[in-house]
Amino acid sequence: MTASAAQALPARHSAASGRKDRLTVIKLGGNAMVDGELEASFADDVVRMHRAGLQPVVVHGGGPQISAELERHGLTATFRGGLRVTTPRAMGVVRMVLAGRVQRELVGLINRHGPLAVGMTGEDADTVTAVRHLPVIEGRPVDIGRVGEISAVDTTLLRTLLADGRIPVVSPIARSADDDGIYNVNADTAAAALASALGAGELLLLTDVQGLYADWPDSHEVIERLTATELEALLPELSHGMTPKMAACLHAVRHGVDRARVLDGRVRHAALAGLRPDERSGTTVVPDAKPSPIDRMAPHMASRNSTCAYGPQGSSDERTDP
Ligand SMILES: Nc1ncnc2c1ncn2[C@@H]1O[C@H](COP(=O)(O)OP(=O)(O)O)[C@@H](O)[C@H]1O
Ligand SMILES: CC(=O)N[C@@H](CCC(=O)OP(=O)(O)O)C(=O)O
Repeated sequence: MTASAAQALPARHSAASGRKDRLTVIKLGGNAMVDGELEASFADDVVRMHRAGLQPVVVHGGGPQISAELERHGLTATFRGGLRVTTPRAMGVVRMVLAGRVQRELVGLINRHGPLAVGMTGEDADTVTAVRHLPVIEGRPVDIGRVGEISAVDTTLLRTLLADGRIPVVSPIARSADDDGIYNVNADTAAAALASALGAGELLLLTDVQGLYADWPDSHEVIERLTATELEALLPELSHGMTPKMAACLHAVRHGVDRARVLDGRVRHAALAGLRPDERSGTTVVPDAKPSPIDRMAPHMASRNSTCAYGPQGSSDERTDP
């Protein structure tokens, strides 16, 4: 990390600015955790944000790592609408990999810089509660096992940790409101839910592509910027991991987050660079423009936001790994 990258943090992210501007939720996807050096540079970025007066909250994924571990257990990884079909047995593997391995690695990397990171899952202090998620695929609700739809977020523990100068590192597992069990939650979905519940200014999603490609997989032309309404129109056409990821961006900007960005986590220090308002890499999602005074005088002419029910969006794609 260069000193100039740290200095490049925008002025509105100074410690003196309002709390919303300081709170940043950063999600590191499992696909972006391809080598130790990249993970270390991510940890370095998070610590630099913290030292610059921001309040970073890290949410991590681990999809490929879970799939590899399932395979070692002789289990096949299957996805519907970008979400893992999670049997009760697979749920044990999911929790072990996310909370026992991936989260521990990130906490260790951040804490090389000092006693900052505290690992937790959504189960802790009932931070994330979910009910069974039944995605609608080809017009019908489908049972994909222990996959949760977030029904409540309690930010008390997160705020306590932030007030104590810590960096929470959250695994996307929720307490179940239906029974005594737990639910697997897509990490992008969890990050967006935490960002909106905390009233974060920014949501950064680090993945293994340069952003949302307009014509994937045929072209790598990145869509630079989308309003909430533009993204909503695109969502039904998306597939695989991009469905929950872009649905998460939409939820965030429709629920108070100023900006949600999908960035290439394979690039070193992508998180820090992603905070710069003039940074043009990746895909940036912004809320719809507020109606102008003229629109307010003629409401029938104003463009309207449709309501956004939260939760990972089901789509008709199906994928089996490897
Ligand atoms: N329109 C698209 N633009 C970019 N990537 C896409 C698109 N549609 C599907 N993908 C796939 O989504 C993947 C990212 O989602 P995912 O695998 O869940 O990543 P992560 O682990 O970072 O959450 C990409 O690697 C790519 O294969
Ligand atoms: C329900 C569901 O699909 N959960 C995800 C949780 C991890 C995740 O989201 O990891 P990435 O961000 O690396 O994809 C899974 O089991 O893979």
